Amino acid sequence: MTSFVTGPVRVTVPATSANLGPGYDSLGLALELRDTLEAEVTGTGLVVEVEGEGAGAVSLDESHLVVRSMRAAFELLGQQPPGLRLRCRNLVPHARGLGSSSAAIVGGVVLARALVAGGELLLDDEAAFRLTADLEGHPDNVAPAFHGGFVISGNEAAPGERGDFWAVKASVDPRVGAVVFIPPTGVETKVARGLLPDRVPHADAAAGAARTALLVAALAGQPEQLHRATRDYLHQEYRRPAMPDSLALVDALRGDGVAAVVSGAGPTVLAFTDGDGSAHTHQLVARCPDRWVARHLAVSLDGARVE
Ligand SMILES: Nc1ncnc2c1ncn2[C@@H]1O[C@H](COP(=O)(O)OP(=O)(O)O)[C@@H](O)[C@H]1O
Ligand SMILES: N[C@@H](CCOP(=O)(O)O)C(=O)O
Repeated sequence: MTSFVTGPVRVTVPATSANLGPGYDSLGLALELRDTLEAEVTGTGLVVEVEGEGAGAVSLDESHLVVRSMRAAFELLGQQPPGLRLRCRNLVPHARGLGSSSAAIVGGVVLARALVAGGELLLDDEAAFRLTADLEGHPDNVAPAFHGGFVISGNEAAPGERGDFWAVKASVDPRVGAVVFIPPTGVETKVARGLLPDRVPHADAAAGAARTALLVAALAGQPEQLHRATRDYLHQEYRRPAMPDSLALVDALRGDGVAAVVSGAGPTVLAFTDGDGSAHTHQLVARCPDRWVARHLAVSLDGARVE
């Protein structure tokens, strides 16, 4: 019989940038910008409060993404609570390619587990991570949101078949950071995924494999290789029609030698910094288009944290 802990539990969960150029659906990096979720088991009903990003836009009922993720985790943990109060203070912008939906899913699953006495024994990290990836549908954002840092992820099954998702944390050079350029309007990830073809030329896949492998080495300790390593052949160009200004910024920055990519499914643009000093970061931030927001973010070595 499941028993719930008394009093509120708080979880923070980081933003993430997936793909990082060539690592479509397989590479992701946690960034130090966090949503804070607080929940408490109550006697009856559901109360959801949202502040910050998504306030006034997301639903406040059972269809809320954090609530749905908590429900899925409670199901695996063996029992739904009689009532629930949830408070979200969101800093991760929605539909911008910074992993807000993964933050909501990972935060919800980790929160539900922390609300159950002995939850980590009933749902271990492996099972909890798999649940988050199943809910999101692809593993590359939930993996760093869950584990922190730089994570390589994939699925045991052949493409198009259902299998277990896996994730392996890889090292990231402490000099590596990022400037993100966030546009004023978003593009839903499912729309950006709908622009991709079913098949790509074999030569593009081979070129992408070389860059992806190089990116793992570049992030681990050869940041001078980041520009070469972040060249993508699998998704960015296909998405240009939905985010022409983002691709124009990527082109301009890359033309000037900056390792710039579309963050996740876009439309945010991420430019890697490699410890060249704050002058370099200031110069990058100065490239921010009108009405966009530029932020310098450190890599978050921690994933979701129960606080
Ligand atoms: N913290 C949240 N709480 C509730 N719903 C959320 C939250 N974050 C994201 N969502 C839902 O997910 C959508 C954005 O997801 P998605 O299109 O995958 O973009 P992103 O790149 O930000 O993950 C939002 O429009 C909203 O419906
Ligand atoms: N690999 C996915 C990543 C989506 O990331 P998000 O932050 O935009 O949700 C894709 O490229 O579709």
